[in-house]
Amino acid sequence: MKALTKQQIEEKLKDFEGWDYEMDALHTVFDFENFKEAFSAMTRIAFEAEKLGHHPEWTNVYNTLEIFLSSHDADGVTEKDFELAKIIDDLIG
Ligand SMILES: C[C@H](O)[C@H](O)[C@H]1CNC2=NC(N)=NC(=O)C2=N1
Repeated sequence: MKALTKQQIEEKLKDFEGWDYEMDALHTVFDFENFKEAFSAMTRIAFEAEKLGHHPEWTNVYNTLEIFLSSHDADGVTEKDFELAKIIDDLIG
């Protein structure tokens, strides 16, 4: 899959609340009640990511989850990253 241009990414991001374009990736941060809620969300995302064959780069610290989505094979952001971002929003947004 081909990497999208910065312009294409910023246009598509208008449909995504709470996401931005950072470090050549789609980026967001979620705050949860506590660690258990954060880890539960990560587990649910993990199963969907595995189904999609596309995986997040993420960091969990206690109740926060920071996510970066990019496509290593395309060396940038592709439609697949937007697909995963939508799945994540539908799960926990
Ligand atoms: C072979 C396998 O489909 C690839 O390695 C997939 C796995 N998950 C992936 N996840 C992400 N975020 N980017 C990729 O390029 C990628 N490639």
